Amino acid sequence: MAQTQMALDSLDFDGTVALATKVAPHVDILEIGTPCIKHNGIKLLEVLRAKFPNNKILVDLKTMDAGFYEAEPFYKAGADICTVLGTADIGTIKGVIDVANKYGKKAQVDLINVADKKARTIEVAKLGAHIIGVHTGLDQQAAGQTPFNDLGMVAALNLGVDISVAGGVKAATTQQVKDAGATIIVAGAAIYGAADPAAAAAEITAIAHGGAASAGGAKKFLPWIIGAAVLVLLFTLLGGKKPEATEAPVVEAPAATAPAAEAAPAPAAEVTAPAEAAAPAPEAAPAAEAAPEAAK
Ligand SMILES: O=C(CO)[C@H](O)[C@H](O)COP(=O)(O)O
Repeated sequence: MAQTQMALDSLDFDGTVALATKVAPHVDILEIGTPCIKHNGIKLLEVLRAKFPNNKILVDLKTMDAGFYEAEPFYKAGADICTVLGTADIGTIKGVIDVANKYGKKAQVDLINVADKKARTIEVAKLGAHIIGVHTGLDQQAAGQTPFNDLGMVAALNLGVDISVAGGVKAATTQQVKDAGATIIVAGAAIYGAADPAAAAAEITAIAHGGAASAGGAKKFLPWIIGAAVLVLLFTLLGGKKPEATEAPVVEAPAATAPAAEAAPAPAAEVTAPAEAAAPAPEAAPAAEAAPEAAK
């Protein structure tokens, strides 16, 4: 199973809270995006932490210096994950990992603009990074780039760390990135740009949770299946007579859909292509201005 993360990229405080209220039941992680946290500050984290106890919260600090010092207040205020740039000094990255460990939380190293992504990934995984962020930024998306090749390379390293993928991911590409090894699937524009953000989030989460939801559900019925098999074996050995098929406990197949999928209607959300979604132009993107409207 992969987790889903919704990137809240608006500048508008109330609009962000309202959008999070719609989307939170349908995703695992709420991300306070970089422009959003810079504009609104730690107060927004405190509000979201109090309102959404069932979601993890990632603060996309993209720290470049003073890792421990910069990230600590956010972990203290309830962040589960903070990000640090992979291009930062190794000491900065270590600082964020150390402070995450101090609070029992996680540090994500963002590979955006890292020249040698393979070498850096191996280096920071050894250092104890909890999550590697394979990330094609909004400006790179506008230039036509995607995170898919880098995701394949990082996943092939098999380092045993979580892999987050961000950069224009939408419902149509969720299965692809999940199959390629992403354990955290991030979507921003595909959700906040949709006519129905909750439905768009639910659709992505249903795909991301898909496989594991059915596998986990099936496990619940394992004792019944084993019991039925033992009964059949006993009757066969002792009586030489098989029980009628109806005597065995009836095992119903578990529902295959993830909770989030059940909670929302199947959407027909149109999502924009990465390059189209990328530009944070006021009317298209970060919900800055779109969110309050959408969030009513
Ligand atoms: O971190 C970001 C930009 O730096 C975005 O939040 C991230 O790319 C997800 O948004 P989208 O799905 O619209 O690309």
